[in-house]
Amino acid sequence: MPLLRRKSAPPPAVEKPEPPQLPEPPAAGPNGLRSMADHRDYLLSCIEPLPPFGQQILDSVGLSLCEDVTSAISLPRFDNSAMDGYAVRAADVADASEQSPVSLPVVGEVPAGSPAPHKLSPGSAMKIMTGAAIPEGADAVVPYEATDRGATDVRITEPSAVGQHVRRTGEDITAGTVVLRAGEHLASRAIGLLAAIGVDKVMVRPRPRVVVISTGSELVEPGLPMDNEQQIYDSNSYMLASAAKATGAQVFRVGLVPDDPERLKQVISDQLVRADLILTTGGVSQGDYDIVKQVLPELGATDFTQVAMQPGKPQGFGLIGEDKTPIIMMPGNPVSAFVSFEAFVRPVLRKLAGTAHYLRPTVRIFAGHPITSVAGKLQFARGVVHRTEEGERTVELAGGHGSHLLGGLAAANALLLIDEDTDFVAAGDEVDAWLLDEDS
Ligand SMILES: Nc1nc2c(c(=O)[nH]1)N[C@H]1C(S)=C(S)[C@@H](COP(=O)(O)OP(=O)(O)OC[C@H]3O[C@@H](n4cnc5c(N)ncnc54)[C@H](O)[C@@H]3O)O[C@H]1N2
Ligand code: MOO
Repeated sequence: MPLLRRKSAPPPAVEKPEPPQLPEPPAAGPNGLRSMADHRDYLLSCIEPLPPFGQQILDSVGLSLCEDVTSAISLPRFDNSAMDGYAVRAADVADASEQSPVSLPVVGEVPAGSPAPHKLSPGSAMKIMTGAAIPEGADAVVPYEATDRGATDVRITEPSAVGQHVRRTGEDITAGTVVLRAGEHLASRAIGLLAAIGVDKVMVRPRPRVVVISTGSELVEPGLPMDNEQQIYDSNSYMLASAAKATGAQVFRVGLVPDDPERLKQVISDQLVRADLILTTGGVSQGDYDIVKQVLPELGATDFTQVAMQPGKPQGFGLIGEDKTPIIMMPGNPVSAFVSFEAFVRPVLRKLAGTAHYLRPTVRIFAGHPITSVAGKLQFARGVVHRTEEGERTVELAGGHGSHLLGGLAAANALLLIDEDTDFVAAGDEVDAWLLDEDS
C-alpha cells in the first residue's frame, strides 16, 4: 500500500535544526510519581486538533464538524400534504359526517414533486398525494379513509379543520437558522439533515491515522506456529488497533517488531509518513532489552516517566521526526497497555479528531462485594457492571489485580478507579468507574 503524506512538505534545509524539545513536564508527587491526570493533561497540552478539510457528507459520519451550518432553505420547503387524500377548503367539509356526507367535484390531482394544475375553487376538491404541495385555495386535507375515493366526485364523511394534515413551511427548520454547530460529532441523523437542506460537503476534521507497533522478541503473529515454549502471541497490537478504530481512528497495524534497536528505529521512521499518532507497547520499563526507551530519544524529544497508577506505571511520550509526530509508548503487559489506552490514548485521539469531550465520564457505582485495593497508586480494577431489577448499577470484580490477566479484562465492561488513599471498598459503597461499552 502506498504511504500517503498529509503533512507539510519538508522546509528547505538552510540551517541546523533546533534540538527537539518538549514543554516542561509536570512535577512528580511526593512519591516520585506523576499523577494520572497530570500526565494525561500534559499529553493533551502537546497535541493540536488535526486541520479541517472539505469532505462529502457520506464520508463525514463519525467525524467532528468544523463549521456552523446554516440552512439556506426551510423544511418543509412548501406547505404539503401529510396524507394521501383530497385537498379541500375546511369550511366546505365542516359539517360532513357518516350520516350526512358532503359531496364535492374532483377538479384535478397533485402528485408529489409537481405543482397543482390550478387554484382550488371553493366547493371543490383536488386529489393530493403525501408530500405534494397544497394547492392555492385549499387549507386542509381529507385522507382517503374518510371518503369513497371518488374520481369525478368525492363523498366526504368526516369534518376537517383548517390546517388538518397540512405540513407547514418551515415548521421543522426555518431558512437562515444554524442547524449544526462546529464541534458536533456527525451521526447519521445529522447527515440526513445535511442532505435534506441540500448540503453535499462539510468541513470536518479527518480520522486520526494511527500506527500501532508492538515490540518484543517473544512475540508471534496469531495464526502462525510457535517455535518454542517461551513464545507468546502478540495480543497488544490487535487490542490497541481495535480500540483506536472504535475511537474513530484510521488504523495501520504494523504488528510486532523484535527487540532489535536498529530494526525498531527503521520501522518507526518508515511509518512517520502516514501517522498522526504512533502507539507502541513494550520496552519502556527497566529490563535489559527495553529498547523503546533506548531508541526513541534518537528520533525526537521524549519523556519517559512513571505514573502513580497500576497497571500502567511506566509511560513514554514523544514528538518525533520532522513533523513532531506524537508517539505514546505504553507498557507491554496487556492490561497495562489497555488501561494506558483508556487513560491517555483515547483522550489524545479525541482531541486530534476535534471531539468536544476528551475524557470518559466518571460514574459512581455500588460495589456488589468488598473490594481490596493497594494504596499508594490509583488502581484500575476491572469490573463487570450489572443493573439490578430496580435499575441500580452494581459492580463485581472481573479477575485479579495482575496486569497480565487478559481473561479478566475481556470479561469486564468497566474500569474501576480506586484512589491512592483507599485500600478497601465495602460492599454497597460507591466506586468511580469508566463504562467501557458506552461511547461518550
Ligand atoms: N525491575 C522492574 N521491572 C519491572 C518494572 C519495574 O518498575 N521494575 N515494572 C513492571 C511493570 S509495572 C510493567 S507494566 C512492565 C512493563 O514492561 P515493558 O513495557 O518493558 O514491557 P515488556 O517487558 O516488553 O513486557 C512486559 C510483559 O508483557 C508481555 N507483552 C509485551 N508485549 C506484548 C504483546 N504485544 N502482546 C502480549 N503480551 C505482551 C511480555 O511478554 C511481558 O510478559 O515491566 C515490569 N517490570
Ligand atoms: O504498571 Mo505495570 O503496568 O503495573 O503492570
